[in-house]
Amino acid sequence: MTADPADPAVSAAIRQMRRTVAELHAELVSNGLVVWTSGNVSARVPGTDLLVIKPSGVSYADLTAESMVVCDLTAARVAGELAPSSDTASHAYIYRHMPQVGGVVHTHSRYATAWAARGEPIPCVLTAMADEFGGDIPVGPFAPIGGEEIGRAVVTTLSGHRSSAVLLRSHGVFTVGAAPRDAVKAAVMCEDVAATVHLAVSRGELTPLAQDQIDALYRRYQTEYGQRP
Ligand SMILES: O=C(CO)[C@@H](O)[C@H](O)COP(=O)(O)O
Repeated sequence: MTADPADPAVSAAIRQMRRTVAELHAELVSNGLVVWTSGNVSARVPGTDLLVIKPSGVSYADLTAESMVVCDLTAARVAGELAPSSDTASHAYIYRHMPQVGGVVHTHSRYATAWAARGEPIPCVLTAMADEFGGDIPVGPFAPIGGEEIGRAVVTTLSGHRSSAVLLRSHGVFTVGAAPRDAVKAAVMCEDVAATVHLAVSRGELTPLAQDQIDALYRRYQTEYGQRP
């Protein structure tokens, strides 16, 4: 649906998402996933063809709800004073092609990006990986920054995959989630398992979990774990 930001319901939804996205950027910092101004979080404004994303190149300490930028799904800015993230067109591409996705995160978190630098998927050798990612964390191709090529690489790599994270070759991590907080969680978990598997592989060969073990772990975590109504 084409949303009118002047519509009171749309404007309330945008206000809420600006707050959420600003708060989630602080989570990238507190979880040690970003340095300086690298990385970004976006959220789809539910029920609209709009997204909220951080402004480009602004210090995390200076990010506020008001400084967040609202764009449509062609990446055109519709509200906000500052230029949007350089990855906006790629986030928009992901929202256009993955209707189930409500949030997207990009980081250069250290261990996961080391796997991306090697162009190696992270093998599923941990229950935490089976739980969250349902298998290996895949690697996508290198793509130039600034247009929608990164988004296309993310969508292509994740299609037919359970993983909510992709390592972009020689670049970093993109994660997706039903809600923006889910995408942030996936980015945190991705870095955690990337570090652990890095330590493990440095001591010798790894044995991946069997597919039936992965399937059972994934099903339990996705359908039973935690508090359920
Ligand atoms: O690596 C990239 C570009 O893909 C980004 O993470 C930048 O490092 C941050 O860009 P802005 O979101 O500030 O434009």
